[in-house]
Amino acid sequence: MSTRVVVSGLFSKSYSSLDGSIKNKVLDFVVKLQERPDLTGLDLKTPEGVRDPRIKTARVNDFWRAVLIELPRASGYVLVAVKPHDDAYTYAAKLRFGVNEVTGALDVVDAAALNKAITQASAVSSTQPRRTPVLSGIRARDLRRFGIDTDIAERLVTITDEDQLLTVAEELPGVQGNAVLDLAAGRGVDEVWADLIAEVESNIDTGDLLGALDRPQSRLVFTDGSIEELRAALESDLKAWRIWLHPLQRRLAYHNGWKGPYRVTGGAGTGKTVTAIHRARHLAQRLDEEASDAKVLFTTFTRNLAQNIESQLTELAGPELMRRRVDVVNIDSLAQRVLRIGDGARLTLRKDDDPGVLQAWETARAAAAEEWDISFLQSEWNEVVLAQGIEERAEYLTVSRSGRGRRISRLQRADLWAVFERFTQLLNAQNLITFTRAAARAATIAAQLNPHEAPVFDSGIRRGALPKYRYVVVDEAQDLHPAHWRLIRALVPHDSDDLFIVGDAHQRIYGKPIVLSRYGIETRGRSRRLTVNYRTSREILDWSLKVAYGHAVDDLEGDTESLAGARSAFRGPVPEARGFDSSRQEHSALIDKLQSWRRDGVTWSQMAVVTRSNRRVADLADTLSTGGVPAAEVGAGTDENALGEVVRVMTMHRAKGLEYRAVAIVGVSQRELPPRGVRELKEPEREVAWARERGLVYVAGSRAREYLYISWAGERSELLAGTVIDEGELRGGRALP
Ligand SMILES: Nc1ncnc2c1ncn2[C@@H]1O[C@H](COP(=O)(O)OP(=O)(O)OP(=O)(O)O)[C@@H](O)[C@H]1O
Repeated sequence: MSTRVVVSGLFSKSYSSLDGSIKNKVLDFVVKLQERPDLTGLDLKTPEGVRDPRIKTARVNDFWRAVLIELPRASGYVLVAVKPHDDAYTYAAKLRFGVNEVTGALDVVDAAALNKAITQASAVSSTQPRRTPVLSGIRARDLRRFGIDTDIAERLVTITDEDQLLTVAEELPGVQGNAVLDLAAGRGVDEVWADLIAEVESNIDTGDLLGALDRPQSRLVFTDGSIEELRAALESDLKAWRIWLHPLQRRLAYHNGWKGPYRVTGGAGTGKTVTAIHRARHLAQRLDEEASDAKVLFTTFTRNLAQNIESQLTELAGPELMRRRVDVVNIDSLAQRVLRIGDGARLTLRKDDDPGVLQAWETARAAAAEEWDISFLQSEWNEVVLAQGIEERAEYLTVSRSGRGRRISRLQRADLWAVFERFTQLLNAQNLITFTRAAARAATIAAQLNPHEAPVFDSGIRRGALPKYRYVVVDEAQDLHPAHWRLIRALVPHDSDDLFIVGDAHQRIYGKPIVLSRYGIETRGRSRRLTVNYRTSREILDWSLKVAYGHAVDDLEGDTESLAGARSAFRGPVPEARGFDSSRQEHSALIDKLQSWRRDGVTWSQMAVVTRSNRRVADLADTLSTGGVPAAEVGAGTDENALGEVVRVMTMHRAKGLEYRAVAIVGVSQRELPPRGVRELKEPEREVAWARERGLVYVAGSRAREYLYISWAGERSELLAGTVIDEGELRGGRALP
């Protein structure tokens, strides 16, 4: 039988700094260890001076040695580090491990690094006698609940410098470090405990290493006899999201048996998509185990994002499971598929602001008794007729229009219905359909052709031709229209774990606030919020939060939600904002900025230039290329993986869900953001449209991992208020006065 090889969370620290050829050697080493640990070539030995004889080092090659912990009866090893020969011995001598008596986790600690961090933090704090500790209000005994040693806990609560506290948190084992970060972000002890630990067994056996390994708090990954998972993990440079989920992410992704739909919210970069991807794999595996004939549907808003998710999910789940069990498709393409099956028609989808669509409204309203505004007609059509799936005049005459602001009489309704009918006929005659109408029609078809009932022929359409979905996972839920929700609801039967929905209303850039329960999706009592931002530095997070600051949004269930408690685990440069007199100056400074990022080691493909207007994108890409910066436009169907080493130029809408090391947002001027059409809107449309514009800036800024640059020509946009002190300077990282 092969030996179990387990990788400790500490391992990524030494592994990520190795170069490629050594990484290959590490993989060979792990294979040998797993297959034949008795092989003398491995030179497994217990170095002198270690705290526990189970701490070993082994030979990777002449120069590199691995540091390991031996599991009971030599049944396996925990891989902790790979270091140059002498360093490996020094490191092994300082290593500590054990089963935490409070959390039950197998904690592995680099005691030298931890001591150094805590000594330095205490020293810095002693020079700041007047400063309040970062964890003010938290007692040492609160920290004990997370398994933190008493002496460390007592020192942690006195640290006054946030950076120092975060450095210590990085050296603490998984759950302990996460708890300190969450508490430092101002979250309550009970709330953090519920996220990270939730329940502990009453009698933890601290001698049972193997039992501890199985607890998610241990932050370990193991191969369990198969080298494949570990190989994949090592080959993808230990992409953390694949392996070390936050305990709350893990619990959500791998839970079995919710009585209905589950909803996960959280600010930008908190790992909602990652959690959804793990969830989809888990559900797909479950279908396989049950030998079911159904599939998992993973849907999201944009096509680019669906492509992106598909490749990540394939990376995690493997191509076979994907092929058998998962469909990843953006919601409008899904609607189109259903429409084809149902109506057999091949209609071309058009946006609401398409000239052909606007012309159809113009013609349709000309014959009306009253003079209706096109923006009113569109919103009435989208938010009442299509949202509620109204197909008949009689239904429209009596339907509730709550939340629409303006009252209209029965006579006016009749007049409006005639306009809607003419509008639809005009589009039909040209084989056109709006996106929302396509979704509404698809929802009706899906409800009629229930894919979960036995196949029958019904007016020429084969019931059962629709794909059969047992589970649906939805990303970017905040942007879906009620018609999309009705479509989703119709495609998946009411059952346990039927829907897993993730979204962030602050990032709403298409839809309007909705209440899911109105569409048969009841998530009350079944929802959680993620707060740890894994993508962006604290400086960029602060900036993004200020854009969204004070703008409470809905939580998809009619309650409000804020971004309070959001925190990031790492620091970076402060975002930069600069105003110019002309676009020419703005562009030339942009080229300088991109080149300076390049000199800092950011590759072209790790940079994105984002702007509000679609028309600007192609010009910008040209300007950059002419200025010596290779750049390409990212459009609706662009496969980013095929673009190669070029800067990505795209609209803010397109940037949704993506991420880059460095992001430049350009054209953030009063003239361009919000665009004139939005500035000229009247209430109630105006408020919703402005919220979307704010959402766009929040989305754009929160795409950046390390570097963020914002620029404009002329007056800067009002949407930057609160993020900029004066032109040229940003107040990253500090609270507003
Ligand atoms: N547990 C984790 N450990 C390390 N990295 C993680 C973890 N979870 C997520 N990440 C990383 O954080 C980044 C953001 O994750 P993800 O895209 O899932 O966030 P999101 O909440 O969907 O963001 P947004 O709403 O802004 O699109 C990604 O690079 C992801 O790989």
